[in-house]
Order: sequence, then C-alpha cells, then structure tokens
Amino acid sequence: MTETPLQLFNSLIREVETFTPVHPGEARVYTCGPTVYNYPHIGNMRAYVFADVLGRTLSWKGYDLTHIINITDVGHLTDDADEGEDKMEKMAAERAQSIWDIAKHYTEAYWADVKALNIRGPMQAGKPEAANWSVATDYIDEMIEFAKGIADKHCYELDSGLYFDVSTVDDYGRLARAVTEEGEGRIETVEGKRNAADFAIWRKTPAGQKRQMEWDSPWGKGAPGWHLECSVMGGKLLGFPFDIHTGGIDHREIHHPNEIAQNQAHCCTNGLDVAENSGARIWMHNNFLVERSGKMSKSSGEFLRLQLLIDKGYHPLAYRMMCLQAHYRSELEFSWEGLEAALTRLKRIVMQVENLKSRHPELVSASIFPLGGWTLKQVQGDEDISQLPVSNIDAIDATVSNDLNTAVALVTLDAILLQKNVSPIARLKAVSAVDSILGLDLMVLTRKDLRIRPKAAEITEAEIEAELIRRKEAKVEKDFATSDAIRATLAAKGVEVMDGDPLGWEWKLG
Ligand SMILES: Nc1ncnc2c1ncn2[C@@H]1O[C@H](COP(=O)(O)OP(=O)(O)OP(=O)(O)O)[C@@H](O)[C@H]1O
Ligand SMILES: [Zn+2]
Repeated sequence: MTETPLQLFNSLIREVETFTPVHPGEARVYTCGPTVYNYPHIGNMRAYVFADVLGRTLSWKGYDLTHIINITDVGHLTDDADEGEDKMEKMAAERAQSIWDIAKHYTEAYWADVKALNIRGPMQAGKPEAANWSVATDYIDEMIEFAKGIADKHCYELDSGLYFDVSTVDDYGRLARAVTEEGEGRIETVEGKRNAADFAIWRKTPAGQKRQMEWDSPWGKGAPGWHLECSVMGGKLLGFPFDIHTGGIDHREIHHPNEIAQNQAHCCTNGLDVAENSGARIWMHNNFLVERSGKMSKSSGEFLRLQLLIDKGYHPLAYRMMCLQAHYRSELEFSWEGLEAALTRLKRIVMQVENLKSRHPELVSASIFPLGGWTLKQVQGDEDISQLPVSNIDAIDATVSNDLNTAVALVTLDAILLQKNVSPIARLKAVSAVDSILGLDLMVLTRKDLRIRPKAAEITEAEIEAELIRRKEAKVEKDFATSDAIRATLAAKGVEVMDGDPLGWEWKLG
C-alpha cells in the first residue's frame, strides 16, 4: 500500500500544497468556533463537519493532533466588519436574560449538534484528557496583554475603542485578495478611523453606560474585539506559527485578514521569526451551505436547525452524509430531496454493514477495530485488510489526501463493500478504516436508528410495530381483508407499509 502525501488547499496562495508540519509528528489546528447567541443553523455545522474531517484525516495520517475549537461568547458584532452591536448583548437584551445564561444555553445546543453529527471535540496532543473547548471570556487577561504588546506600534485610541491601523502591517488583506478602500466602502465608518479597514481590538463601554460583559483595561472598561480573541487563543494554545487555521469562507474576507494582521504585529513586536507572518501556515475555508434564496444565516430570523431535520424524521448523520457528498470547497445547496437521497445512501451502506456484521458477530463483539479510529499505519499492517485489492486500499488514503475529497472516498467505500470475494471481516475492517475519516459511525449505526419518527407523527413506533405483527398474522391466515384494512388504517395515520422494500424497511412515515 502506498501513502499519498497530504495535499491541502491553502487560501493564502489559492493553491493546494503539501502539508508539512511545523512540529514533526504533530499537527496543530485552530477552528473558529460558534458565536453562541443563537442556535447554530445547519450551514454553521457544515464548517465543523469540514474541520472534523480535516482533524480525522490528520489523525489517520498519524499526526498527534491538537485541535482547538473556541466558543465565542463576547465581541462578535452584528456586522463582521466591526460595526453594529455585540450579537450576545443584543440577544440578551431582546430576551431580557443574562448574557451568561444565553451563552450557556446556546453552547450546550451547539454541543448537542456536534455530538449528533459525530464531530470529534477539541484534541490535545499527548494529553487527550486535557482537551477542552476554549471559551473566549476565559482569556480576557491574555487578550489585554496581547493588545498592550502591539498598541504602541500598531494601534490608536478613539472614544469608542482601541483600533488597529491596518497600514502598519505589510500586505494587509492578502488573504481576502480584494480589500481596498473601495471594497470597504460599505462599512459604516467610525469617526476618526485612519483607514476604512481599521478595526477595534478593544471596544470601550460608552460613557454613562454599563455592559453586561465588560472588563477593566488600559483603555477603560470594555470588551475585546472578536478578531483579537482568535489571535490570542490560537497563539496561546498552539504557539505561532501553527499549522492550520479553519473557518467558513466568509471569514476569508474580514475576520481572518484581521487576525493575520494582529498576528503579524504580535510576532514582529515579539521578535518571532515567522517568515509568512500569518500566525498559521495554512488557512482553510469551507464554502457555504446555501438555500435557493441565498446563504443560510441565523441573523435572518427563521433558519434551519439540525433539530428541525430530526423532527421531520431525518437522522442527523444523513446531514453529515449530505456534507460529505460535496467537496468542502464547493457551495452546497440544501434541499429536502437532497437530504432524502443522502439518507437513502446512508441506509444502503448501513444495511450492507449490518449484513457483514451478522455473519461474524463473535468477531465484531470482540472489538477488532482500534479505539479512536484507524491510522494509515495500522491499515498497512493489517493482514485481513490486505486481502482487499490494492487499488481499494490505496484509494482510501489517496482520496482524502487529495484535499479531503470525501465525495470520492464514499465511492471507495462502495467499492470495498462490493468485494464479494473478500472475507466479511476484511471488508468490515476496511469500512471501519474509511469511516475513521468520514465519521458516519458505521460500525455502530443500525437501520433502526435511522428510522426516526417525525415529531408530528400521530402514531408511535410501538403501535406501528403491533399493527404490522397483526397484519402478518392475518396474511398467514390468508385473511386479506384484515390485512388490507390494517394497511388502510395505517395509511390514514400517515404510515406507508412497504411490502418487499429492497432496503428491508417495512414502513415509512409519509
Ligand atoms: N451558510 C453557511 N455555510 C457554511 N458555513 C457557514 C455558513 N454560515 C456561517 N458559516 C460558518 O459557520 C461558522 C460559525 O459561525 P458563527 O457562529 O460565527 O455564525 P454567524 O456568523 O454568527 O452566523 P450567520 O453568519 O450564520 O448569521 C463560521 O466558520 C462561519 O464561517
Ligand atoms: Zn475566529
């Protein structure tokens, strides 16, 4: 089996490049986390499915992974370009609740989605038990220190806060590629700003007001800017330069260029030798999940949450499958038909895996799969897996190494399942190896798990099952009138009986 070098698309150069870790044998990744003022929509979750596949791929490649995912509980304004109100303060005022309660509630909602989508949480190289979510408000002192360090050379103070002067760093905005005074014209300017793109790294509480979240600083009471938070947590927890920084493609335009500018200022001020001066070597961005009407956004009132999909009877991993079917750099349009197709594909795979498992229950229960997923090395050394055609095995590594091409990895998975001449155990192991990267939970999921009763259904699963047993008995008795009557009664309650369904589904809710 041959190993393919890991190629990743670096937004800084707009090209794929071969991944070479800063620290041999390790990979350090920072993912911009959610702003916890509201529920995440499924578009937001696409960003974390992507970061999860990246993390899984790095683990597969054998790197000892540190993956930081932050929780933004302060500082993100309603306009990414530094204007408007703090999203958290705004929601707390609307709800007449404390920001801390709002943050807690929506952080937990985010974690629930993370779990449902089988997204791995933060990772800590060498110390898995120490891995934790990084909450912005836990790093206020470090943010003030960072800001103090760059204030003299790179910032200026206005009544509203401490501003970063983007003209003090080389090549500002190179990540966005289009940051011009004209481009920034849409930003409502703050009186006194030197350049339109300058941004607040510390926002002062206006005189006579009190914010729910505010801290003392050399620039008066106030709160950190959102961009500062990520620079500080990234630098502190991973060390500059680290390997990879991820986020949604909207961050390529403002948030990440501003982070880079701060990192440049910080590294130069502290005499750090960072050739590219960006803080991270590779910046990666997932494209949007869109609706026909445009980008999905939670700022715009009604939006699609994972829970809504579940309420309608879709297993959350069907949404993960939908994401994996597209390349992370392509826009993905959400549709219920698309989700249905993804669910069907997942059902088919799960059915095939269940079938393989049923042929060797003794082996499956003996836990033949490495805890925490397979690495390429383990696959290379596994005798069972070596029974598969080399082309299949090589394809596992080659597809994901090609800038995380999960869509093609799914095709590899199909090909492995189709190898009827190879022992079930070899196929199962290979499937579980691919799933170490895809994260569809294929060794655990059952067909039954995938059949979720929609919230609005008028009938419980137990009632349906009882009716179906009665119907089977009637059929055995050749009492077709009763059998038809049961089918009609179920249909009236929205349950379609599926005799002879190739996927083995006996019923579905219409
Ligand atoms: N429609 C989308 N598709 C994919 N990723 C998205 C989408 N919208 C936002 N993201 C990404 O989701 C992550 C979390 O974003 P965050 O919680 O800050 O959302 P937000 O910017 O407040 O909300 P929104 O822009 O949706 O109103 C970020 O990486 C962001 O780039
Ligand atoms: Zn960020």
